[in-house]
Amino acid sequence: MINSLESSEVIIKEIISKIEKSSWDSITCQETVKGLLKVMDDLADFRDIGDHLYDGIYITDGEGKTLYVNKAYTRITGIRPEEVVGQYVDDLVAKGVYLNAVTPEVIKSKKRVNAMGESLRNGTKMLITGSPVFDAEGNVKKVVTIDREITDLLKMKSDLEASQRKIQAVKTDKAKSIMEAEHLRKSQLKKTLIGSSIEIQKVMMQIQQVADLDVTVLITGETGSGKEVVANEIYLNSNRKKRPYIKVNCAAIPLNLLEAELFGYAKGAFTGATSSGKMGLFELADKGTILLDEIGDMPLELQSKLLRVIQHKEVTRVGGTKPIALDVRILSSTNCDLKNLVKQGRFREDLYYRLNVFPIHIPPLRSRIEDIEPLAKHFLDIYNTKYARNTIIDIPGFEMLHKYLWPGNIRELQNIIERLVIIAEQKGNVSNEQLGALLNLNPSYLAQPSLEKAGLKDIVNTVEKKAIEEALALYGSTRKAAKVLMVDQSTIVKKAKRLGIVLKDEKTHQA
Ligand SMILES: Nc1ncnc2c1ncn2[C@@H]1O[C@H](COP(=O)(O)OP(=O)(O)OP(=O)(O)O)[C@@H](O)[C@H]1O
Repeated sequence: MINSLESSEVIIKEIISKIEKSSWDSITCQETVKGLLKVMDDLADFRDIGDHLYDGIYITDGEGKTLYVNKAYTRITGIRPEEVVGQYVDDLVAKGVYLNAVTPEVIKSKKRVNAMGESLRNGTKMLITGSPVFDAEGNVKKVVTIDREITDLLKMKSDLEASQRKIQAVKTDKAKSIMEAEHLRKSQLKKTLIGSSIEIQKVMMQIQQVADLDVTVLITGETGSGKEVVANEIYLNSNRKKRPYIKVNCAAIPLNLLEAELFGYAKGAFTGATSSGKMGLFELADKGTILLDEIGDMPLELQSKLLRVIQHKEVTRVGGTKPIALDVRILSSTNCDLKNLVKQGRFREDLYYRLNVFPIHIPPLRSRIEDIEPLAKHFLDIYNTKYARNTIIDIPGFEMLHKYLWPGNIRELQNIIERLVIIAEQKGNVSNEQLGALLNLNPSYLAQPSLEKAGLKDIVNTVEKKAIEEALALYGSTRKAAKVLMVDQSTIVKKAKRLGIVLKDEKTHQA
């Protein structure tokens, strides 16, 4: 028995042939045969429809005996009709054709049952839905099970998951690139603020810490040490960077004008005042940042007014009565010892604390000599480009720069490098004589060994070493250096060896 539908057809054909051979009158006979042929037709149609369905159909009777499977079922499971039709599902499970089956469960529960399955033959994954068909008494007379292949669906799902993972990866990449951009932004900071010493790295870290916070910052350091550069970096890295940035040098504006410059004046405030009045620098800096450079030079009366601006976040113009609300971030800088000024009664203590919420101190260049070489190279790049030169400083040259005390700090280094580039030959090294001559303009600023830190032997060694290095740097050879220092050339060579002076190019020195 291939399929119970086909067997029904066989039975009907047999009945027809029996009817035709029977003694029934021809009209009854014809009618019955016509009816049976119609049933056969319907059965054929049913089989056709079943075979054209994309999902697998598995029909059993109420006992679980397999009546019909369509072509799609064979396609999906690899099980042919002749293997299962006429057999009970329980037996097929026992034989190992199926691992488990929904039909017995449907018969038992009289309810629709859903399950996921996998063909043991070809591994196809299926969504299986078995539904009961009831007779008039409510007994299960058939179970129709639909097997829907979901391998494609699962593949689609895994493809979807893969693309979701890709999208996630892109999102993560985007987050990563944002982080990288941030990192780049921070490293840009290092590019403007040249230096590799621990001291300057600490300053860079402090800038990063405070830039985005709206607190007041007091930047201290000797003249030319980079206070304005640090203030600029704070502004550029803050969330006010697209807002105004006003710099005021409190020492450069005549005292009688400073108040009106800073706070503005109302119309008719004084003779000569414009009729409409004038905005002060604080008002111009509204929503942005103001840098009060040389804050130590601000007169006491103005200090009180500045304190009010900070405390009440408003300014009253000179000669005015109406306060104007302000939102300004205040950075200030000084090379004075403000604390000392406070002690002397020249700077208001309350203002000092208001300005000094976050202090940044820039150490002088002489105490961070690791920064001299990168800074000098940075300025060489700038001025070589500006003057179309190719000036290089060699190792003895840098050694000279290291020994200098740099009272004018980085500004002085910058000026010296610019002058070097200007006076150097069109190409090549700057001569050490030229460099020495420039630095010797301030001989008292050449570093001396400190008596407290060194013993006599060390002091003698340091002085000897310095003298030999300088003579070598200035005169270029051990012979000339020996002559200048009034000793034998062999003494210079021996001492150089003992003192760790590298005679970089013996040939050059002995020429
Ligand atoms: N770390 C640095 N990297 C690169 N250039 C720097 C650095 N520090 C300072 N400079 C340069 O040195 C010069 C002096 O710096 P700046 O004007 O910021 O010093 P300052 O402390 O504000 O001086 P002053 O107290 O005289 O106002 C400027 O040309 C500045 O660009």
